[in-house]
Amino acid sequence: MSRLDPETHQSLTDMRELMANADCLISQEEVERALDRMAEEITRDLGDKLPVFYCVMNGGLITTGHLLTRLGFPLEVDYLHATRYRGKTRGGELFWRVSPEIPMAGRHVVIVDDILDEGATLAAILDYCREAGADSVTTAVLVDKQHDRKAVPGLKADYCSLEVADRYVYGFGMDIKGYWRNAPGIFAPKGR
Ligand SMILES: O=P(O)(O)OC[C@H]1O[C@H](OP(=O)(O)OP(=O)(O)O)[C@H](O)[C@@H]1O
Ligand code: HPA
Repeated sequence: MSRLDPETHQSLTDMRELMANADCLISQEEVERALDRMAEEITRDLGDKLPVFYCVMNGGLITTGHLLTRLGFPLEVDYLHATRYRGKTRGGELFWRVSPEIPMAGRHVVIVDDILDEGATLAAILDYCREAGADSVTTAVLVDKQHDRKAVPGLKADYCSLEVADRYVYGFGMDIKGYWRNAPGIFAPKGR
């Protein structure tokens, strides 16, 4: 048996229990269908525009990967890392860890992320893209959390067909205390 310090071991037990008792809000099959729809819409709108897709790390990683393999047209891929939760369940100030490398000027830009919660992250990224001179900016987000605390009232992603209730969710790229981004669906801790 490997030697784990008690803190790590406790955390392993907690994380396993959390998953064993989670509520599944959206199944993997539903996520897959939503990604199929998103891919069809994006293909219709951007299939002949040589767009650049920017994955918002870390949460956008899984959605970006699953989405891109559904797109049968030429495109470029880059990433940026802007974070405001940093392992916590409440968002704070936005911290830009990594800026994108492929220039946005004159390009059709697609921002891909996992969740639109309060929207401060997406709003700041949209400002960045416009200032960078993108020809068009569209947003593809896996899931929109339902509440009235959006940073910009009425803020919506251009492509998004899943909604979740106002609970802290995880899976399919979204973390809980840094873990379970790998969960194959969208979950919430039981009763919370
Ligand atoms: O709509 P908002 O309230 O701004 O929250 C949404 C953002 O929060 C999460 O990122 P996080 O800051 O947790 O960074 P991470 O992706 O590296 O975990 C998520 O991936 C979104 O980018
Ligand atoms: O509910 C959430 N879960 C995971 N990451 C998040 N980032 C914003 N909201 C959430």
